[in-house]
Parts: sequence; C-alpha cells; structure tokens
Amino acid sequence: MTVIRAILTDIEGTTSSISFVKDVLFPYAHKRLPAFVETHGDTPEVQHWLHEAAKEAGIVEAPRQEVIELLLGWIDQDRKSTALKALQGMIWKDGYEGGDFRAHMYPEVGAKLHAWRADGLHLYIYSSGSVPAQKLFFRYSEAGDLSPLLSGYFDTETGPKREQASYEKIAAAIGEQPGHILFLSDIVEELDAARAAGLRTGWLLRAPLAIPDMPRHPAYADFDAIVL
Ligand SMILES: CSCCC(=O)C(=O)COP(=O)(O)O
Ligand SMILES: [Mg+2]
Repeated sequence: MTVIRAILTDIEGTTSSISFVKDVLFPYAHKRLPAFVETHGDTPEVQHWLHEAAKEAGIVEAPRQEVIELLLGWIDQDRKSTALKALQGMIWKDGYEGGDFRAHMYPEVGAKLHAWRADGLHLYIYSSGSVPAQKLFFRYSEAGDLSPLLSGYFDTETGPKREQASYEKIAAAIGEQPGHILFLSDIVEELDAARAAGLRTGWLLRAPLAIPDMPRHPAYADFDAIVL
C-alpha cells in the first residue's frame, strides 16, 4: 500500500454539512447580494466577477440589475460558477468577521485534521467555494481556527471538480506523486475523476446515508473511520 503524504479534502458534505452551506451561507449571500453589488460594484474585483458572470450567461451587455437577478437565480440553483463563488466569498466575509455564524465542522473533523498534521501529513482543500471563502471557512470554524493546519487551497479556478485534469494540476501544484495523495469527497463523480488522475480516494457517506455493500470507492461514515 502506498504511503499517504497529503490529504486533499472537499468541504460541503465531507468536512461540513450540506445544510450549513444551503441554509445559512446561501440565504445570507442571497439577502445581501443586491446591496453588496450596489456598494462595491465599482471596485475592479467586483466588476471583474460581474463581467465573468455575465459572460458565462452570454449577457455581457445586460444592465447590472439583470446580472444581479441572474446571480440570485444561480444561488437558488446552487450553480458552481466560479464568478458567483468569488462574489459569495466577499459577502460571507462580513458574516464571519461580524460573528453572524461560524462554519460547521462535523464533530471529529477538527481533531482529525490536528492528528493528521501532527503525523506529518500535508492538508489541502479543494472546493467549489472560492479560495478566499475557503480561508474564511476554516479560520472561523466551529472547531476553532483550523487555517494553520492547512498547506493550501484549490477552487474551480484550477478546474472543474469532476475533471481528471483538475486533480493532475493539483498533484503537480502540491508536488507529490498522485498516488501519495488521498482525496476525500461525498460526490462519487469527483472521486472518479481523482482516481483517474491516480489519486487515492475516500468516499464520505455521512449519516443518514448508508455505506453500500460494494462501494465504488473506499467508503467511510466519518473521518475517524479512515485508515491510512
Ligand atoms: C467554502 S465556501 C462554501 C461552500 C460552497 O459554496 C460550495 O459550493 C461547496 O462546494 P464543495 O465543492 O465543497 O462541495
Ligand atoms: Mg462536496
């Protein structure tokens, strides 16, 4: 069995509950997005992402209000748009820093990340959430500030999570052979793509999900069940 030297983990459904993202983060961004665009819409970074969103939808000449409506619809659909995720991250910053919420972590995750790091493993995140949003997520988590444990973050600017090439790029960026990296996710298509790139995989099936008799990937109910 190859030695695992690095762990790359997804967030939603893996370290943290889907309901925290859908019931806390998304409504927070939905409520504040129109005012945020109103107040910050002329800054270069926000302008850039509004333009990218409009381009993605094929409405580059559209008035700003139409782009806002588009983004609100995308939040409702949980569209994994890089532009939307970048804007959401900027909006969530206020929520974390103002103490409106802390990021949910499943109960064993914080201790397990500490243990893996103490064993010398390098820990990385790969999520559809933007890198700045990921940094906030682990800094302001229910398990305390976990950001010092993390060696790096990847988002969909590296590539889509269901494509083999994204994992090849991440392995190269980490500087490890793919076989020494364990990717953890709740989404089987992401795990298939990671395996095709040569990474080891772990499928998180959090309760009430049951582990099938013959899972397509090594399957675990939580991080404590993972044997390296
Ligand atoms: C870290 S930002 C909040 C999560 C988010 O917006 C998201 O889309 C999570 O997707 P994941 O790839 O972590 O399943
Ligand atoms: Mg996920």
